[in-house]
Amino acid sequence: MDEPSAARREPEEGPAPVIATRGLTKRYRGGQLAVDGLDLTVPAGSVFGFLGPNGSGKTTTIRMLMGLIEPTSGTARVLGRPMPRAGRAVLPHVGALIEGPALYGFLSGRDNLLRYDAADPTADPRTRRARAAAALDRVGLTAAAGKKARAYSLGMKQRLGLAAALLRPRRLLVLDEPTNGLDPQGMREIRTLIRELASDGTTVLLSSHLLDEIEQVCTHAAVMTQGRLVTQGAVADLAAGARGRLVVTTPDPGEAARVLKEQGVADVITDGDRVTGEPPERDLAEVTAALVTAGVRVRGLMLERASLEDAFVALTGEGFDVAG
Ligand SMILES: Nc1ncnc2c1ncn2[C@@H]1O[C@H](COP(=O)(O)OP(=O)(O)OP(=O)(O)O)[C@@H](O)[C@H]1O
Repeated sequence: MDEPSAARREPEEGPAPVIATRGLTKRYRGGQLAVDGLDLTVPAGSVFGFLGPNGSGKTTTIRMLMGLIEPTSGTARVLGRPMPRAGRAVLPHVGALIEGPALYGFLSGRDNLLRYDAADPTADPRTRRARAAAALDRVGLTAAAGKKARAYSLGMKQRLGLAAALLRPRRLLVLDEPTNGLDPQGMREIRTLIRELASDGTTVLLSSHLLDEIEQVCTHAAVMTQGRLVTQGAVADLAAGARGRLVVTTPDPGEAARVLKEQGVADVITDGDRVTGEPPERDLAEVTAALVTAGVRVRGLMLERASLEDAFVALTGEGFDVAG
């Protein structure tokens, strides 16, 4: 394994990362270790999926990155500057949508945006309406701009939250579970929007517990479990790095599992008449022969293609809650 060194930058790494944390750790007052020694690197221009089951520490990490809470130890740099210390300089370049947008239901979408804009001391009031109109247009809410926010669907509310994050040009967008609670159509709309934003060169950090979401929109990903980073890198490499599963279908699963283990198959899991495991180094013909010699009745033996999900489950040792 290549140990990344702080002192040495590989030539292929390109421009400085937009987010870089070293040993970032958060222990809450109650003693809960929510984030444990995180070394996260988000390359410039990436759509970076921050993936992990509920409670794995994603929101806590994002809150530290945004300077909303202090780390217990370690460092976080955003746009090359230390957080939370450089918050005043950094945050104007960062649009964030964390835990759903805070909206006034009795105000129209447009008026909500005007309020957001007015809360930004650096925003010129003379161009406020134009900024709000442009942001509404960006997220496809122009037609609904005069409608009260409480009449918006959840997807429209999320889009309005994104519009608020887009009131000024941003170098980084941080979106915490932006599709949470949305129906498939709403999810598609948000994903399309994220792709559009990224195509302009904005770096996007997108937290999600949905694997297919990451696979669909992200160029890079990091996987968290129980406060620790399991892996990070280009999505294509993560999926390619995972090996498929060997799947044996048999009416004799117990005996098959035993033989597979003997044959050097790791992580053998029995589920009904399906016995799966990591494909061994040796020729599958030998594995098949061993099964047959042991009297295992084999209905099928195949290699299933690895999905990103396989990679992540293999890495985290746990399944993903995909209930949305
Ligand atoms: N304010 C807090 N005080 C104490 N513990 C907390 C606090 N916020 C979060 N935690 C705990 O820290 C751990 C990580 O939570 P966090 O919200 O960062 O995870 P997450 O990956 O974002 O999950 P989710 O998607 O459910 O928000 C959890 O065990 C959670 O219960």
